[in-house]
Amino acid sequence: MTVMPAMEPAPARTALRRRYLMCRPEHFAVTYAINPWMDPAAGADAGRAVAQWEALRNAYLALGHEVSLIDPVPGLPDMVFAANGALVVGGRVYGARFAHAERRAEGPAYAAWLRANGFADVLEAEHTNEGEGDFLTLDHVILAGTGFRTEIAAHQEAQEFLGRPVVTLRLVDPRFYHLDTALFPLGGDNVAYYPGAFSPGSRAVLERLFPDAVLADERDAAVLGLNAVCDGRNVVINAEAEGLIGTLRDRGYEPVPVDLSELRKAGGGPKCCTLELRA
Ligand SMILES: CN(C)C(=N)NCCC[C@H](N)C(=O)O
Repeated sequence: MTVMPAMEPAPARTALRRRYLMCRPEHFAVTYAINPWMDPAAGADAGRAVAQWEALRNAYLALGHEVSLIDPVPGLPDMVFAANGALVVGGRVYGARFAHAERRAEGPAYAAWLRANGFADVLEAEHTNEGEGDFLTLDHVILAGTGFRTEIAAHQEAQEFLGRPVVTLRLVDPRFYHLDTALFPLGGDNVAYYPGAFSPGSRAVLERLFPDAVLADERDAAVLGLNAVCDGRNVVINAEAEGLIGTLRDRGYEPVPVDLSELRKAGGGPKCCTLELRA
């Protein structure tokens, strides 16, 4: 008779209350193409985008998180992607400087909101960076993407301003043009990621830093399943990422599936719509 080894039970996970900033997609549209997901000829439905976004906001509220809102600006259809607007760590704001002219006015709009809402220490970045789209904060380190949007010089600028170690990761697949399309933090000390989005050297760095990471496959990455938001226990994630949702459940997390298919037409998912305000 073969004796099967006992399965380790998944550890209990603890949720921490978060503060998020979001922007209702009232002016959402796909009128230009700055990433491979965007097709202006196919367009997008702003009404449907608003309904899906409302459901995302309600999911955060139901989980007990605080959600602040910034007014959308006409003519800035991508402003719904609040994560790109800044990086806020320890109450300090590293301001975004967008790579594409179409989005450039969003940086000052987010910086103005943050200043008006108690975040006095705002650095206007010298180097191109797209906020939390390319900077993901864990307890002891900030992971920073480069290759498509954010410059390595911005990684150094953010490290100096925030006083946290910043680890550069190189993205190599244009579908995953921001770090938060390919990786998300699972609480403060672990991550989930899609290895195929990274250069060989960056994959080796991730393996060394996170030997216990959750790995996603291309199917889950291709529905922006890695563009997820975890509060330590709950993971707000695109519903189509079925394989990853199952793995997260096996690892003791509580997936909260959402439908953001309309916003994906611009290349965004739950995380893109969510800027975390860390006091
Ligand atoms: C990771 N985050 C925040 C995002 N991926 N944001 C979506 C940005 C979409 C926009 N059309 C753009 O291409 O900039």
